[in-house]
Amino acid sequence: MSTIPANESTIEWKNWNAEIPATLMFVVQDGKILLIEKLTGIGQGKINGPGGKIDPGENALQAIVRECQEELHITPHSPVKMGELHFAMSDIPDIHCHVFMSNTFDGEPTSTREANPLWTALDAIPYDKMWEDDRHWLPQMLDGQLFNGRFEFDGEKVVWMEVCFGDSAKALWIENA
Ligand SMILES: COc1nc(N)nc2c1ncn2[C@H]1C[C@H](O)[C@@H](COP(=O)(O)OP(=O)(O)OP(=O)(O)O)O1
Repeated sequence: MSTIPANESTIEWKNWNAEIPATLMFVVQDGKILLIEKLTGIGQGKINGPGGKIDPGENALQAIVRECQEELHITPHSPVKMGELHFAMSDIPDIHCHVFMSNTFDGEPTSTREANPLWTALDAIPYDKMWEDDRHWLPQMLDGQLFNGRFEFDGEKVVWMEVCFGDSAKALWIENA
């Protein structure tokens, strides 16, 4: 488990519930990861994986497939859930995010109103242009580790975090979609 900083979180995590259920997808193929430049929504202007909010009546898997189709015109094959992220935010509603990986997909990654695709070498992921939490779980996820992360943000800065990896992380997931 990794935590920063040494101080306690101001969040009462036991009773914490996010307002926004969301998803992220990381497609990895031939030593590259398919990222996006996000053009709309939460995190506009940042580099991230494709993804977005879960619509009413959808589960996380259905949502991530739909978001990849909408944002990049691709359909990932057999997405595998790798982690859950819990974001307590200071200035926007709190977010609970399901993170998936896939190695194959149908379609050609295409720029849309919502995103520009960015095939990126695995050793050149631009963490400085991504949400600050990503550097604390994405490298381990790319090594095949399941994870569960809780992050408290002040604006765009992480002020507290706790990230677990492996089977003990999966036991903390709220949903096993
Ligand atoms: C706070 O830290 C975050 N880190 C990371 N890595 N990703 C995040 C963070 N906060 C939000 N996200 C991701 C989760 C989702 O994929 C998107 C947010 O969803 P978005 O606002 O893009 O939702 P859409 O349904 O696509 O957009 P509309 O509601 O505008 O249709 O960001």
